[in-house]
Amino acid sequence: GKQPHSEPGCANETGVESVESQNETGVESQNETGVESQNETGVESQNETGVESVESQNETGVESVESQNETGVKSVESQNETEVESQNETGVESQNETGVESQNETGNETGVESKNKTGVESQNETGVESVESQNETGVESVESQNETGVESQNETGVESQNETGVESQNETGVESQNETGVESKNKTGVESQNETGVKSVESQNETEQNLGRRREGFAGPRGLLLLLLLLPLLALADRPWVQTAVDMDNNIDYDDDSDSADGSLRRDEATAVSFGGPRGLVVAWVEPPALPPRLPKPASTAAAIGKLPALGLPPLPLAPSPSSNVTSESTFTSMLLFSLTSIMGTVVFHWLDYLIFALVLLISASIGIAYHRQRSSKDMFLGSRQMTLMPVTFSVMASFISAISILGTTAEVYQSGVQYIILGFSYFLAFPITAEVYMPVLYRNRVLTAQHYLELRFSSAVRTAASIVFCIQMFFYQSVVLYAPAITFQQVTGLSFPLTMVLTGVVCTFYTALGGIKAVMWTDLVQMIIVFVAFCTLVVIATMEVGGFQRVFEMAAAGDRLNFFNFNPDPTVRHSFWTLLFGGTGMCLTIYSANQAQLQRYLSCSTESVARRAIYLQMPLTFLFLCFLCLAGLVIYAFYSDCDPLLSGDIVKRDQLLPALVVRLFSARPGVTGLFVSCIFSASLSTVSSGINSLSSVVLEDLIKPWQPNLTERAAGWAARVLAVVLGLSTVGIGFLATNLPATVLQIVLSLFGIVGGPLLAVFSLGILVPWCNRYGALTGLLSSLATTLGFSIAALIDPPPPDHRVFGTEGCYNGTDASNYTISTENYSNWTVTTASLVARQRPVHWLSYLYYTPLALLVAMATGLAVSALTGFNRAKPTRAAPAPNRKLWVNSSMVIRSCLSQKELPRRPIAQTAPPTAATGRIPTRSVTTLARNEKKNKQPKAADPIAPRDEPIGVVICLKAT
Ligand SMILES: O=C(O)CCCC[C@@H]1SC[C@@H]2NC(=O)N[C@@H]21
Repeated sequence: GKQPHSEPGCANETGVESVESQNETGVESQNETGVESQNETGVESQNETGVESVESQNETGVESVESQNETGVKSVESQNETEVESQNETGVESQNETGVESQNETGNETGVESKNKTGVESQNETGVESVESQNETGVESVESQNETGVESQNETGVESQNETGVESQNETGVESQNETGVESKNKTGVESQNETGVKSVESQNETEQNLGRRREGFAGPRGLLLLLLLLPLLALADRPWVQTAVDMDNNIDYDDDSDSADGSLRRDEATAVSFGGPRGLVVAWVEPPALPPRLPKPASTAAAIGKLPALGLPPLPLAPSPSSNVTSESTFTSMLLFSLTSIMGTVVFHWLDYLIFALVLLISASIGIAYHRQRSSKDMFLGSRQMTLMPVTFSVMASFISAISILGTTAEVYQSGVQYIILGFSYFLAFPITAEVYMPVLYRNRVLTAQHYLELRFSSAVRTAASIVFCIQMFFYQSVVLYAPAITFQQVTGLSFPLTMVLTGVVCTFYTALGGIKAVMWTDLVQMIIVFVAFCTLVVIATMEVGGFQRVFEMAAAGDRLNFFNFNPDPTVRHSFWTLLFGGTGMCLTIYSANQAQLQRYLSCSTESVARRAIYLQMPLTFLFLCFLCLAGLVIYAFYSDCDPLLSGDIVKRDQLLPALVVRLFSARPGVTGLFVSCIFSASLSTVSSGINSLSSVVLEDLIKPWQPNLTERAAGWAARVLAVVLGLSTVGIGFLATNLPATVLQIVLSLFGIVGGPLLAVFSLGILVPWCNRYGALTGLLSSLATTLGFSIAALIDPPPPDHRVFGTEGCYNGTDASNYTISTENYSNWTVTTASLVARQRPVHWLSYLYYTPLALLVAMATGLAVSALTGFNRAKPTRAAPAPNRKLWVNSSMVIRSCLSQKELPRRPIAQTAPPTAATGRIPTRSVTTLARNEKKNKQPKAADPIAPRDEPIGVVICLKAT
């Protein structure tokens, strides 16, 4: 290993860190006299001056924390200058940005306790305690306290050490606290606290701070914003993935004799490479503890979590050394594996896995080749409007189910329980609204892109503004979509992170550029079937491996993961029944009603009815898939309920939970991991290809063509291809920046849909639902809602809400080589949700608004500002025309339920739409011809030729939603 180590004798940047703790008498754990900790390697954590202790309070003092229970109450605490304080001369310190917490004197007795996002916590009656963790050698020592207060080092006696003599703090961080309170937390999140409740986090060395801050402080919308804000800088700055490669190379230095006598990987290195995730992938990589394979859980562990029998799982297979692979295979395979090994670092894939994976790649590429004859931009973007039900159905489904949903949803359920399934209920609101309200308006106006409608309805300025906003949204979305499978691949196959990103990007750029949307939709169909079948099969097998459905649900119940309904109406609760249902509906509408990638699919249908049926058909399938995702999350929990893999260092991001489980369960079974990787890869390919195609369509149709109206169809077809290549490869480039996003990919992306997609939905809604809104109102609505959602997310970035996940298990994590060395008691960790309401010292501020409510917020703001500005500028005086379609007046006239949209055929004249080119293409202006004039003119128009696939049938001008009461 060439990872940074702490040097002997110093505690500080190099990573050693020493926690300390003090008690009433002021002791603390490191001081001049000396605590010190060292392990075999002689490292020791403090120096004479006593260590070090970081601390992080701000001027006002402390910090505040909090915690919350199921009801959403959260207990905060906080101290001010007078109270604070956890540091004294010798000492330590406390909280950090991640929000931890600390209590002051007044809080002690009341028993506060602390939970943080990462979760673990422990406490004993007397209080001292210190967890501690691993050192360089990978040993880890937990420690624990008993009533009399064991513990970990200092004069007063605290101290903790393990067999190897390591002491309580090291890079991975520990923490400790006593009655008076210090406490500390590290990257892995362990923290401890005692009855009196004090706790304070303390911080680790630089790298830990980075990681912790990113993981906790920049979660969700904050992570996204961070990316947005840092983008220009990151583009210029040192790129972390370069460092990653270097780090990995260093660790996979097969020829380095220092690694092992035979040149093979050392055991801890192999573990880190295979399961530790992309080293250096996050800027703040901290050497993961090299845990030995887990042994069967001890009976006591099973008993602690509900008297369930121990599993007796096979030990974690280590990544084989290259040499062992080579000798065990045939010559050809050996050569192949050897070359793959040199690229990939470590091979845990069987040849069967490669075969399955190669087949998936081949299928996608050949569909692209089969459809290479697309000529015009309409072929490329709308499939000549000839698409049929099956490809459209699966493509609508596939376009926004990527590795993000698969990895993110499973991680979400593992962390916070199964309540996320309520999001599925929102499908039954959002999809009918899409099918009956939004889709028909766009379809009937035969627009080329979704934003084209905005020009027809409002103005070219609104179209351009919305197009730019859409491009920003999709660029960032695509980058995360590319990033998600890369972390999986790195974990499962050892395939290097940059290589995976490039491979995914290049493959889908290839077939998208070649075959346009037809290729994209047909590959979507194939890929979605692969995803569905592979994932569901995998979940069922994994469930059996873990002990069956009953066991999974029992474990989930014991771990408080069967929390279906949380009716807390507080809008700042991240996930509740209401945020998931109504916020989820808004979020789904941004995807399915106002996103070019989806609208393009509706527009490519041969008839409106095909589009509608496709939306309804994919609804139960998408819901079913969500159920499987949630079940997979519970299976992960059942497997890891006794030892959270992030806390143990097996993974570095929660998104790696599912891949880690697959490796644990199936790496010895040829074919299964191949199936899983193909599933993740297919899900990502289908989404990225849809994204690339929709981005090129918007750039070409909405941003280039208005300036180049004379572009021939053939030239436009080539431009579409070139754009697909350029945009596809740029997405790969931006994808590398996503490596800096530490929150779960799902929350980042759903936040993005709210922050950026919400305002887009709002402007479409103004056009379709608000007849009085004019172009000024629309532009104002778009920009003001965007400013609002951005403002909320920036505020949440600066002052993040507290974490709300459930307790993670640690009692099964052990250090050492035998199962008897379990030292953390489950009891200490099971009390996470107990909080005292009286300790809630802080009202939840409005900017902690659930990220799922960003879309409803955008709608509200856009409606209010859009209408106000429209009123000030004379409302919308334009009559409905082809170029300026009528909004749905009846929606407001008739307050009955919207059942379905229909054309108000009596009111509007009919004429062949295809023959009336949007005047805006030539003039850039909105025509204001009256309906009467158009009706007169239309009689002179010829009917379109039957052979022209693009030419529509006679259709009425404009669209009016017809409200029918049930
Ligand atoms: O997977 C992604 O790329 C992004 C997340 C998109 C979430 C939507 S919500 C409806 C549908 N169901 C899912 O499970 N994911 C998508």
